[in-house]
Amino acid sequence: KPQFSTSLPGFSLEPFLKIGVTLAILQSFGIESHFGPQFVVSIADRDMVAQVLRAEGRTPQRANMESWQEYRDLRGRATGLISAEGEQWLKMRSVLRQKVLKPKDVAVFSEGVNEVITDLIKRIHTLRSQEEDGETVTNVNNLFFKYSMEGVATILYESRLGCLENNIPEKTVEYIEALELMFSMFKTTMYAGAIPKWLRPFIPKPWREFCRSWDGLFKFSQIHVDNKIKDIQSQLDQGEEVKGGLLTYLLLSKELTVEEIYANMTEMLLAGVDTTSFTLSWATYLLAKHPEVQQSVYEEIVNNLGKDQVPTSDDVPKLPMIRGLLKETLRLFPVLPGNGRVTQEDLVVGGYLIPKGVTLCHYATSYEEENFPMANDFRPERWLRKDNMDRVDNFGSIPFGYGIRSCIGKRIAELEIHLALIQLLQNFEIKISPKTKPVKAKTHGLLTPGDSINVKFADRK
Ligand code: HEM
Repeated sequence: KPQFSTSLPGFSLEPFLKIGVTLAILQSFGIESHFGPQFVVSIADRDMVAQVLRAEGRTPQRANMESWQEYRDLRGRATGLISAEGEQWLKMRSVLRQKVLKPKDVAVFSEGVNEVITDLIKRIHTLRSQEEDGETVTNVNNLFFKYSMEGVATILYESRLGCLENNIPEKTVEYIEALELMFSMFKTTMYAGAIPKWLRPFIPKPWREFCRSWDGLFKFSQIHVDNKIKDIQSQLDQGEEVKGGLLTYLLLSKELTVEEIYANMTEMLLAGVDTTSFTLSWATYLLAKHPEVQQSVYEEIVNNLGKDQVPTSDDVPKLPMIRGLLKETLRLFPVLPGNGRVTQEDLVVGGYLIPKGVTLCHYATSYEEENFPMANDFRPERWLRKDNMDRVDNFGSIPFGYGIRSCIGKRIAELEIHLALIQLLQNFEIKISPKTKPVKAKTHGLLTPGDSINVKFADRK
């Protein structure tokens, strides 16, 4: 019965480990475990991760999605990109990838995202004025949750929710509360699928909550999609030319059914809020803790963009430190610390026969000294080497996954995070405050800040 322990902050594999791990697999960083009834081999060695991902066919299959599928069958709902498999997934991926997968596709969202950032900055002014020192903002996690939700909704629904307003409209308050509840319930209920069906009559709560949170998520998206359908119809009725973004395109092109659009909007909203907000929270925390790094990122902004110029996506390539900052934040705190695959065939990896279920533990991989010297240190400049910056095939850190089934929202997330960080640094010096506590990461499916992050946003002189 081998023991396994890791010094990664807040990360422990022990609960997942089971007796029967073979020594050979353990020696090569692969670990056998069970997720409920499922048998899984975990791989963290960079070259083996690369081998698994490079062997993927045309429709890679994500592991542990049975409970998502079961909910959709129960309610007669369609699957979205995260939960779909096979040809159904390929069809939707081909439609959506044309609209959001390249930096130039998302460049059109810069203006909308910048409007949300203006509100974010106003909100920071309001929040810090409520503190004694006039500078500290407590629980930036909550602030960035609202920013991320507003940002992604602007892109997905082409409408504003008002999450960052001082007096949030009552209806939006209900939505935010419902969504916060749903996201928090979702985390605790994501293991619903790990509980065998025969146990549900005895432990009914996780499955019931799981369905309830999905009901809420679908309802929320449906309201916004239906509003857009009404808008488009009234424009058509008045003989106007209909122009719009992603949702308008999807509704007009009819490449996806309306049910598929509901499902994809629901799953993209789910995938696009916590991921972006945790990453921004960590980036802010790391900048406050490392003023020397912050100074060099700030100087790069001032020298290449100026103190006041509002950035667009075209400016980001001029600011390699901002890109390095995001990459380094995600290396240290990848929101999805692991990633499951059901491989199409049994694979021989590193000389061992690996059966179909595989978990790729990129959180562990990204702390390997061999891949990243002084791996525990926060060093955005390590990404400045030209060969490092754009190498998605550098399997040492793949926070967005790799290949045809990787994150479809990567460019959206980058846009929202890069533009927000640039403007935050143009406006504020982010500093530790007496209220800043040491914050470790914790995992419950996602890797999240284990405590509230409190930092000062001091005016730039
Ligand atoms: C920092 C932010 C984000 C991170 C770190 C992240 C990470 C990931 C990862 C690791 C995957 C799994 C990839 C794989 O299986 O190989 C994924 C999938 C996905 N992400 Fe993201 N994500 C982020 C933001 C977003 C945003 C903003 C959206 C939507 C607007 C989004 C939508 C999706 C979708 C739909 C999938 C499923 C893709 C498919 O199966 O074809 N993500 N993401």
